[in-house]
Amino acid sequence: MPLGERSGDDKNDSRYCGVETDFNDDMPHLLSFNLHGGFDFVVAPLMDPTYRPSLLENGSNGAGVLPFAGSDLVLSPAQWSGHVVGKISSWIDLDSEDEMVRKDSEIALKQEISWASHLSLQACILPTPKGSSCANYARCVNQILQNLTSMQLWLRIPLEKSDDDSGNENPDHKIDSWDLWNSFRLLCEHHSQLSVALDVLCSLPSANSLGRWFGESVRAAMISTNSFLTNARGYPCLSKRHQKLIVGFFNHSIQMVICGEQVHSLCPGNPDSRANNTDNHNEGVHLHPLRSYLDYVAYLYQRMDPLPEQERFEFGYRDYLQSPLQPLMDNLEAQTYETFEKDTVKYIQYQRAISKALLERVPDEEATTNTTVLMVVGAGRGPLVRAALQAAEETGRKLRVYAVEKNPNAIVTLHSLVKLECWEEVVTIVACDMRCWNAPEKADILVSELLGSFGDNELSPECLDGAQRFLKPDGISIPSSYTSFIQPITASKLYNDVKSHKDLLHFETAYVVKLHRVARLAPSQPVFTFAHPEYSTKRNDRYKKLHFEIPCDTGSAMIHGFAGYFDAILYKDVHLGIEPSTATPNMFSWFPIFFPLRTPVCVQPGVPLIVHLWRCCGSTKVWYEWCVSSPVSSPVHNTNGRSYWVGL
Ligand SMILES: C[S@@+](CC[C@H](N)C(=O)[O-])C[C@H]1O[C@@H](n2cnc3c(N)ncnc32)[C@H](O)[C@@H]1O
Repeated sequence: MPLGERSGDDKNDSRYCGVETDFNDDMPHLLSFNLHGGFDFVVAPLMDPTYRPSLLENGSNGAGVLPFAGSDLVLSPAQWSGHVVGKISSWIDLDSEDEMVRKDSEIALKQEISWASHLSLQACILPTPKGSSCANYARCVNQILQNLTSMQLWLRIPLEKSDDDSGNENPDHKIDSWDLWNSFRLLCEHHSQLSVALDVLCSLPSANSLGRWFGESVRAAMISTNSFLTNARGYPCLSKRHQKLIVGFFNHSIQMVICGEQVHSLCPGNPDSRANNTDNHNEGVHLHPLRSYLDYVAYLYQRMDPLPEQERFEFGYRDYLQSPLQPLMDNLEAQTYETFEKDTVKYIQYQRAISKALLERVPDEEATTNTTVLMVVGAGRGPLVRAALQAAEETGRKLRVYAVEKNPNAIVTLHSLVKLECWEEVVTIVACDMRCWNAPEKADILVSELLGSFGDNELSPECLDGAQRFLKPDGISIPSSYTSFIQPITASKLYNDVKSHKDLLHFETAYVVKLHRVARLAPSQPVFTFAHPEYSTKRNDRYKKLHFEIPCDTGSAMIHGFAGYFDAILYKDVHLGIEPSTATPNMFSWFPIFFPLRTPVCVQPGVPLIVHLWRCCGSTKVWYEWCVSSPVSSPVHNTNGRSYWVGL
C-alpha cells in the first residue's frame, strides 16, 4: 500500500515516494513508466490544463465529455486509489479579480474533485492560493469538504518564511507561508480532511519555524529537483539541513514527492552519462530520469537508525488519546499491573532511592541490630516490595515490610508472591485503603508510586496525606516530592480527534497520549509541587499562572493545547520523570498528558501566551480547570469538574 505510513518494524525501504508528472492522457503508460522507474505513486493532473469551462459550451465539449486523463476504466480501482494522487489544475484562481476566472475556477475545481472521488483517489493536491487573500477558494473547498467521503485534500504550501533579522521592517515584505495555511484552515474550520503538501525549496527557514509544521497535518513533502545540490561525482544530494528535514518527514510518516525536471546531468537514464548508458545497456532496463533523486531520498531513509526497542513498543500508541487511569476509584487490571512491572528502569530508580535512604538512616554499626520499618502503600502486585527487599540486601540493612493495597485482586497476587518468594518472615500484607488503616507501628520509610502523567493527577497527595499518620516524625517518604510541568503544543491531529466527539465533555478532559505529531512551542514550565510528608495545614488546591514566550524566529503558531509531564524526587538526587529535558531514559510507565483547548489559539511572535491552571479539591473528587488569557481569552475549561475529574 504505497500511500501508507511507516510502521513500527518496517523501515528498510523507501516505499512512499511519489513523483509529480505533467498531464498525460495515457494514464496506463504514465503509471507504468513511473512505477517501473521505482516510484510508488504519481501526482498527476486529472484534467487537460488547456480546458476552461467557459470556453466549452455548457461546461463540456458538446458531447458531454470533460477532457480528463482517460476514462475510469484505463486503470483498475486499486491502481487509481493506491498509486495516483490527483493534481488539481494549477491555473485555478478562486480569488481572482476577474469574475470569469473565478467562475471557471470554481466549476473546474468541483469537476476535478468530483472525478477524483469517482475514481476513489486517496488524495488530491490543491494548488497554492495565488495571493494572500484566499477566502473564496477556502469557501469553495469547505463546501467540497462537507460532502467528501474519505478523500483527503492536500493544500500545496511553499515552505518559506523570511528571516526576522533580514532588516526589512515592512510587514508586506515579510513572508510566512504558515500564515497562508493558517488562514485557509481557519476558514475551513480545521476540517480533518484538509492537510498540507509542503513544497520544499532551495533555502529553508529556521529550525524553530520548520518545527511548527510537525504539529500540523502535513501529508506530503514536494521536493523540487532544484533544491538538490551536486556531489563530487555529479550526483544529486541535499544540504545537511535539508537532510535533517527529510528525516524528520520520514519520522512523521510524511510522503515524499520528487518534483520538477532532471537538473543533474549524471542522472541515470541521461544519455550524456557514460556510466549510466553502460548500465542501461547491460541490464537492458529503462531508468527513470529522476531515479537518482529517488535513490538519494531512499538512501536517506535507509541510513536512518532503526527505531529503538521502546519506540517500537510504543509505536501503536502514537497520538492515540487514552483516558487517564483512576487507580483510587477503580481497581487496576492484571494486564495494567503487568505493563507496569515490565518497566525495570522505574524499579531500579526506586531501589536506588531506598538503598540511599537506608544507608543514611541506619549507620553501619547498627546494621544488624536496627530493623527499619518500611511500608509500601499502594503495593499493587509487589514490585516495590521486591525493590525494597533488594535494597536491604544490597545495603545489608534489616527490614520489616508492610505491603498495603486496597485492590482485593492484587492482594490475591501479593499473598501468593509472599509464599513463592519466602517473604513470610519479613512482609505483612494489609488489605486496606491507606487512608483508613490503623497501623500497628509507625514507619521509618513510606514508599509509594501513586503518580500519574501529571504527577498529582492520580491523587497521590490525598492518599499520602492520609497515610502520613503512620510515618515517624523523622520518617522519610519516597517520593519526597513531585512537580508537574506543561508546555504549549501544536497538535492538529489530537485536536481533530477530540473534536470528532462533537461534545464539550471531550474538550474538557485531560488525555494520556504518546505525543508524536506535535510541535513543542516553548520549554515546559513547572506547575504544581507536592512534598511529603506535609505537616502544614496547606490544602491540596493549587493555582498557577504561566507566561510562555514562543521564540521569535518560530513565527506565528497555533496552540491546540498543552502537554503535561511530571518529575519526581524519590530521595535526594534520585529522581524519575518524563519532563522532556530531564526524562528518565528508557522508562515507559507514563506517557504525557494532554490538556486540549476548545478553540485553538494563534500566538504571534513576541506576544506572551498566558495560561492559568487550577487544581481543585471537593469532598468526593479532584479536578483541573484551565484557560488562556493572552493573546485572547478562552473560556475556563472544566468548571466545577463538570466534564473530567478524579474520584477520591
Ligand atoms: C500506580 S499503581 C502502582 C502499583 C505498584 N506499586 C507498582 O509499582 O507496580 C498504584 C497502586 O496503588 C493502589 N492504591 C491507590 N490508592 C490507594 C489507597 N488509597 N490505598 C491503598 N492502595 C491504593 C492501587 O490499587 C494500585 O495498586
